[in-house]
Amino acid sequence: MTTDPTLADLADRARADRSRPAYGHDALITCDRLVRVFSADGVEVQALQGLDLLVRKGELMALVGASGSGKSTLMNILAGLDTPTAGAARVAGQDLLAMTAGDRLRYRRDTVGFVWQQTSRNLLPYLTAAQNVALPLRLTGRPADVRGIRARRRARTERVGELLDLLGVADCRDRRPHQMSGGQQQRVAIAVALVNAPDLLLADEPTGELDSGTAEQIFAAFRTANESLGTTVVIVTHDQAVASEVRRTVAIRDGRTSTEVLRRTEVDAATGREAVVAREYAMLDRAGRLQLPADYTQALGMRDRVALELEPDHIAVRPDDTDRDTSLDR
Ligand SMILES: Nc1ncnc2c1ncn2[C@@H]1O[C@H](COP(=O)(O)OP(=O)(O)OP(=O)(O)O)[C@@H](O)[C@H]1O
Repeated sequence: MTTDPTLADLADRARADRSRPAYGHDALITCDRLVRVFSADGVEVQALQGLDLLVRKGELMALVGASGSGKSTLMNILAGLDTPTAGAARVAGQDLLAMTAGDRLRYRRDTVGFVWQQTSRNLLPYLTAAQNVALPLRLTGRPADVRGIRARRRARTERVGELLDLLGVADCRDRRPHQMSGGQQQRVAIAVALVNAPDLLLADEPTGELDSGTAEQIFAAFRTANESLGTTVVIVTHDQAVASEVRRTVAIRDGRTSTEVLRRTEVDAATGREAVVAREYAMLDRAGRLQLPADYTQALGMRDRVALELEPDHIAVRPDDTDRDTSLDR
């Protein structure tokens, strides 16, 4: 049984709320009730409907979801290419709703790198791999701490060489995109996206145009970027193989984050063998709203209303059986 809170209880609660750290205070990406509405020909489409997402610095994670669920809309916002209609979005301490055109340009140049699905969209066709990777450095006059044109050019060549080497495409340095395979082009594209040392690397279906063997190499390149350079990586993918290789996969449904799968490596105490254990979680928003996976609710015929019971260590959610009870009463 619950009793009504006293005034002193309410004052204590308000004090506790004020001293609690703000939502996402320690995250690299914070999306808080993010909304994006598109209007076309008088019709409104709510692509994002109050999406919450936190991504910690150094994570490598995948975003999945049915076609039209809002993945690309979210990626375009995080890339600084589109602005949300409402809510809050912060990346590396920058407020994506309050940026001037100049802030946005600097954000795209310094904070975030992007790899698109279409290999042709990532690279300039008339430049070699090395020239493509060097371009963002030239446009930003980097490395800024090296004095003298020649010394700077040498430093650039060195950085480009290191990145192509790290991503396993050093042999492509003097080739133009049409002289490389799709997989090589995507690895060079990752080097272009990384060359200005962004905090965040975003990739929208980067393996969509590639066969599974090549897709594996591309995924390995993202893992290398994450592990060797500490870059936070968010990949939108339909590729189940990619989604099952990352530690965290977040599913988007109808413009909201719905469930997420976390994978941990566990060691069997008896055999000493390592195994990856995956567990599915539902998202609980700050108002306490929970979205149950459609396959769970369908399996138990749950609709409109469910029965809840608070147990000492869990909450039971059962199909609504009031109709049956009432018919028994009659
Ligand atoms: N510029 C736009 N104008 C109008 N509607 C848009 C626009 N961009 C996206 N939408 C709509 O917003 C919704 C979400 O689209 P979005 O491209 O983000 O989905 P997605 O999950 O990336 O899909 P896919 O996997 O097919 O790429 C869809 O209903 C789409 O039609």
